[in-house]
Amino acid sequence: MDNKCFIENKVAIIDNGTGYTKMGWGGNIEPTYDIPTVISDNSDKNSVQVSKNYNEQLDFCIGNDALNQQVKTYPMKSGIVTDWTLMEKFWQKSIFDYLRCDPDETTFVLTEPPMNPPENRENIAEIFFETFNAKSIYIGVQAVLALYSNQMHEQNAQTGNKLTGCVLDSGDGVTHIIPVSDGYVIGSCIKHIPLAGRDITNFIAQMIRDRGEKVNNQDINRISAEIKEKYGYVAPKGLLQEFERYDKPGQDGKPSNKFKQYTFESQVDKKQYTMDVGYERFLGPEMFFYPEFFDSKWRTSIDESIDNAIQGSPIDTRRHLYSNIVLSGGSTMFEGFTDRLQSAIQKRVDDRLLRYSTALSKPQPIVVQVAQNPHQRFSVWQGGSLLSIKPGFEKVCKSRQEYLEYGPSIVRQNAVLSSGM
Ligand SMILES: Nc1ncnc2c1ncn2[C@@H]1O[C@H](COP(=O)(O)OP(=O)(O)OP(=O)(O)O)[C@@H](O)[C@H]1O
Repeated sequence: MDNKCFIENKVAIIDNGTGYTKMGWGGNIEPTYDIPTVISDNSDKNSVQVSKNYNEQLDFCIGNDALNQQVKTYPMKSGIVTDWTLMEKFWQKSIFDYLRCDPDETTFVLTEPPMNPPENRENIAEIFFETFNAKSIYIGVQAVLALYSNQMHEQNAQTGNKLTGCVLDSGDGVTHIIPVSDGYVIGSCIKHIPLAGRDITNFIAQMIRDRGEKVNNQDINRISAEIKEKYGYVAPKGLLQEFERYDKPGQDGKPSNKFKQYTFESQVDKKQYTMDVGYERFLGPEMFFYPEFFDSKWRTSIDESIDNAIQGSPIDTRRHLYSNIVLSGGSTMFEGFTDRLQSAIQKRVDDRLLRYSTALSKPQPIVVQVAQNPHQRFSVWQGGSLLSIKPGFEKVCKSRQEYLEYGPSIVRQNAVLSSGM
């Protein structure tokens, strides 16, 4: 492959998540690649070979190729990089094998979780400027990028909330609630919830095992994730009513149509198997609202955590935060999730206002609005993509020259996105 294959002078957006890495080019609406953030590395652990010779056989692979290997490592945990050597190799493959770009000519938008230690940001700068010789980089806070993408989304553009909103970001390995006011993360009010997509997948896998389905160990995680994504939903009215809907036969006397039949091919013997899918359809996602299913020590539901985060924020931001609750990440995509969340938070807010009401004064109602974005699985990535095509974007990036002049500390301070940008 020669250098003609390189796309020059473009902005590459790389959103590394605990479970999946989304990457592609600025200006696009969705990432070109969405691959597992996993690496199988049989090479010398300490050597990162940066080479423009794309035919060179490197002794490691990433993404779906790595998933099929026996030895594999996830270099991120709960949204944070835990193994920088492997992460560097993961980026190497991402840049040269997937994006196929020349880093000297490319600006990279990378993402970070809220309250990422500044040392981690410096590590990113060091790797991108020293190992890859990148032209320039911008490291965006995931929640702010999600809010930015939502703001730009036509349907929500009229809200007037600009870069103020409360982001619920739930992916594969971590769930965060992040209030943001005018582009600034209100750090003291961030809530971390120890429950995300991978836990729901594991819960479904356990239910499948407990009822004695014959599923091979090699298949169980894949099919549990597929069942979750395909059939999972949040019960509109809560658990008891939902159990009844399964247990009552239909009007024609046939068993409830809530049960589904799921067919999959085993990776072990390549044969097709079929099994019933039932209560796990809603019991998995319900863990957000009844977290004690998952961990008896964790009893704060997601609506209560969001309410607490907003109540802890400065008083003059609260109405705006309630009116712009933004969902981001794959685990917010369950059918019925938005409506259930909105009504649960609205009820908490209304009950509180009622308690403060007296015969003489009634507080003004507070409107809770949970915004929906058809691209919410990719909203962080999309925020980076939209930002990269805005006039003035270069001004918030850090260039290689600046890095060489001042060192890694240039990325300690993150340029705050103003709502006008
Ligand atoms: N339609 C869907 N319904 C429910 N869950 C889904 C759906 N599509 C994807 N998921 C789940 O979303 C998770 C991946 O989401 P995402 O890519 O946002 O996570 P991530 O960025 O890798 O993780 P994190 O944000 O925790 O670092 C997986 O657990 C996946 O099974």
